[in-house]
Amino acid sequence: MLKLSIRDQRALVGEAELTAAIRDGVPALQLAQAGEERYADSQGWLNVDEWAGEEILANIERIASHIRETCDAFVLIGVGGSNNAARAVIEALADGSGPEIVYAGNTLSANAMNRMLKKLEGKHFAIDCIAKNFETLEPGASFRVLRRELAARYSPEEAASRIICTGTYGSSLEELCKTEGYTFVPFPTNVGGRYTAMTYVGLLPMAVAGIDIRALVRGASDMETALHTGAPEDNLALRYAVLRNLYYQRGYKLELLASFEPQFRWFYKWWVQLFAESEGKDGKGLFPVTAEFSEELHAVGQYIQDGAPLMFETFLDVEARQDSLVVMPDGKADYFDYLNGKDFYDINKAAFSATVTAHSEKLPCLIFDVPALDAYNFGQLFYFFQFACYISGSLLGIDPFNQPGVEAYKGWMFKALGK
Ligand SMILES: O=P(O)(O)OC[C@H]1O[C@H](O)[C@H](O)[C@@H](O)[C@@H]1O
Repeated sequence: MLKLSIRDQRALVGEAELTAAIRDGVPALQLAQAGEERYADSQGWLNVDEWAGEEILANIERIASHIRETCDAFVLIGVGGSNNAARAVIEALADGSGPEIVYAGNTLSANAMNRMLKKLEGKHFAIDCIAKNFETLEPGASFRVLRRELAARYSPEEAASRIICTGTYGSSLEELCKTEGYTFVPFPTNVGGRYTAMTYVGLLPMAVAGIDIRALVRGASDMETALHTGAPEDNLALRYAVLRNLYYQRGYKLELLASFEPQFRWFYKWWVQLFAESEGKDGKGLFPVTAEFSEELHAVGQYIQDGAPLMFETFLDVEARQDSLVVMPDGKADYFDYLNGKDFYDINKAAFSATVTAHSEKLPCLIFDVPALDAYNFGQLFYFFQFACYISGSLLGIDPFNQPGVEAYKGWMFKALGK
């Protein structure tokens, strides 16, 4: 199970203050546990079973295994919440046994689009257009390009059989599926994009890539149970939500999520969207940023240690020794003999401990102990951060489920494009 510890040599928030703030946060926890009427159209993720029950998982596995048998490549068309969770897990864990996963619908760059199409040359492929409202420009434009690509290569029936759409019931996307004979699976109307990891949106592409989605869902369910039971003072999501709000009140305006495992690279994107869209509103909110250590210690490390005190840091520290590579001597005088016989696992851990010691002299450091980097723990992390984000947003006094600010640029863009 995920654990949380604090390293802060200046003890910015004392034990008594934290205990009192957690006590004050109990009503927010209880509201989140019960679910709130005012957010009824956004809480389909609270009970993992609602969109990841047996029937749905079996259907996902059936569709995925057909794609795995008939395709060399699979194109995930989606942006933001319609892409980030699946990509986070696929890029971290996929073993390459399934079709190559290609991403589209997340860019308007002609260069990136052409590179994407190039990856499909000479390959049999299928596409999944994932779009909640099917008005977003990037997935809509990519879907059209890829439909034409399929039509150029296959008979109309074969092309249609290679198209899946993940859309809401009653949407124009569902209508298109009915008319054209594409496979349709539901994008939950009661789950916002960034909360859809454990629904068709996240799970279908993961299953195509060979991820153990049952383990992922089990991890999420176990986390759901843990966060919905037990004493509030032991509730990890409440503790984390309270801490980040206390730091915010003390003037820290950024939360830096960091890890020494580059496998988290795409998970960062998911996490950034979750917190940025959920909390950045009404002139408030911590700005979520990320850093991939140890590499970025040699870049932003300087700023973290000595720059303006803008941020506190949250680490994801993976406990399990899942890989091993020992540094052996080669008889050359390179002055790295102090590494002889040492495993990269231990070298990486030494760098992590040293970093926390140095950074915690200047800023508060929160450390999540992640037992292992596998599907089960990704499930735990998804549910944990979603639930914590809900509580954190409530403590901040904003609606954690809408994103009205995103519309501002869209109005101007659609005007420019003559929509
Ligand atoms: O699935 P879609 O409706 O295309 O939405 C994809 C994404 O784009 C929007 O602009 C929203 O800001 C995101 O919350 C959403 O996840």
